[in-house]
Amino acid sequence: TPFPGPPPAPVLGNLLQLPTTKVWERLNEWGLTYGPIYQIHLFSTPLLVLNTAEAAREVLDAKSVLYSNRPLPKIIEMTGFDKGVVLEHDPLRLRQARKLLHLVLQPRQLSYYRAVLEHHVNVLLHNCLHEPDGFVEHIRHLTAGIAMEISHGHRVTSRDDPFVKKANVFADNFAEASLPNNHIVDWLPFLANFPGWLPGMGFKEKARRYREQYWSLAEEGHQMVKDDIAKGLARPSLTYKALVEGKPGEVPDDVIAFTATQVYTGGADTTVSTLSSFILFMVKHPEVQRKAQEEVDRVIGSDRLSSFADRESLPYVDALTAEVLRLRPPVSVVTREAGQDDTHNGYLVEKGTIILVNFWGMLRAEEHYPDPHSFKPERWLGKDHSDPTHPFNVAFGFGRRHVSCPGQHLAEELVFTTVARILALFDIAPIKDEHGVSVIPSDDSTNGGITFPVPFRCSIQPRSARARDVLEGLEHEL
Ligand code: HEM
Repeated sequence: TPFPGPPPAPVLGNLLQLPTTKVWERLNEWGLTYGPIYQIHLFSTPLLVLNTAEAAREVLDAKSVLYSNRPLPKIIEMTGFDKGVVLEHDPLRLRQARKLLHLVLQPRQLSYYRAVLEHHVNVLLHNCLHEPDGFVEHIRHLTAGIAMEISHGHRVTSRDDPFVKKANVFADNFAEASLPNNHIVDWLPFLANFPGWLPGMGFKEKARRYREQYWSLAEEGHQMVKDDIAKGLARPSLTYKALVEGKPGEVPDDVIAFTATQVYTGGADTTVSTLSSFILFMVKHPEVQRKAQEEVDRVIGSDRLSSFADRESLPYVDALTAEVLRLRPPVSVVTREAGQDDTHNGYLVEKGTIILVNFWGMLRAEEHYPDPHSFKPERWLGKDHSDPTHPFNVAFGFGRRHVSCPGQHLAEELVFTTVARILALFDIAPIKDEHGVSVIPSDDSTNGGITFPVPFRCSIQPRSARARDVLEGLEHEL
């Protein structure tokens, strides 16, 4: 017998019971009724929902060979976004792509980029001083700058950088094509012929445009590095290392070009999401902000800015970042596919079953996170990073070696450094309306493959005259 789950309707299955936005919330509610692993149907295709971290480890870690396949949604195939790494389903190309990522993202390699990272963080701080309302744009500029350095050795200085502009178009296209509520429909192959869901020619035209933009971006980036190499100007990057240090022809050029391009998809928006959520939580939880600022002041003082090496001596700041990631995991759900029939806990999982890994739900499991919807950094004080319930061990994915996030070390370093430096120098607060009353932003987040807080305004001001001097002194970073 298959896993139990909410009873499906004839023909449509559970389709009409799924909301069109934020499916993860409904998946989580069902988990409370049907348990940590349950099955739903869309039309005749079974989907297995993994709603706790334990369930994900039992299935995706312990049986990684059976469950590491990625489904190939029709629209993803049409746009060519499956070429690269994030949705690459060809095992050989995926292996090659992940090897390339490790050339730059392993902790040992990352230390090379530390100065680059701190430079871009300081640019963000300086930009927030002069144009606080544009904080989301500054965060985007930060993550784009770091991703471009790592993928192509491209130093982003101008906010109008044409390469970043094109990459943003691609990232938006990618997010749109992989929206989870389209996902479920798209990833059932026969639905590609279902006119009600995929409006005919308009849709095909869009896929063609996405494809063209993606391919030209990948080619342009690749050529840029080749030109830099020829001129002796290339800086160490994924593309440079693959071209110069790898054996010639070992990895096809298009694998290099698409993988480098997808560093941007994997790395830029996820971190934008986390840092924007951090700002939001600071607006809403002034007492947490004061506590974290007090820790930074006491431990680091005002003679220098903190860096990643300070993480252990700033446990409250570290706990704060963990709690942001728990309540606002940038990626709410990912999918896998069962490669063969399997029997799990006595239930049958048929080959071809789509696996929905519900990070959002698993990070709100009441048995691990009492009062799960509240923002409480203290829950992480004294908890080791190796704790299996720690958000750093959940929000970056499961499935040993094959499929979890290769950018985790970079993300942890970037998020910590940025958060600690912002706390040292700025006060973040609600804006006031015309009557002097604080305007508290909404808790809501957007729908999508990567979710963000819905746009909000807040006040970001230097904490003191001395903080202002430090920020002014960062001018030379620009
Ligand atoms: C807070 C920040 C981040 C979070 C929460 C996050 C989370 C994730 C998750 C959940 C996945 C999917 C894993 C799976 O399919 O099971 C993923 C994949 C990926 N991430 Fe991250 N990520 C973050 C930052 C980054 C950064 C900074 C980079 C690189 C610069 C990066 C690069 C990638 C890539 C390339 C993949 C695709 C890997 C593959 O599918 O084989 N990520 N990430």
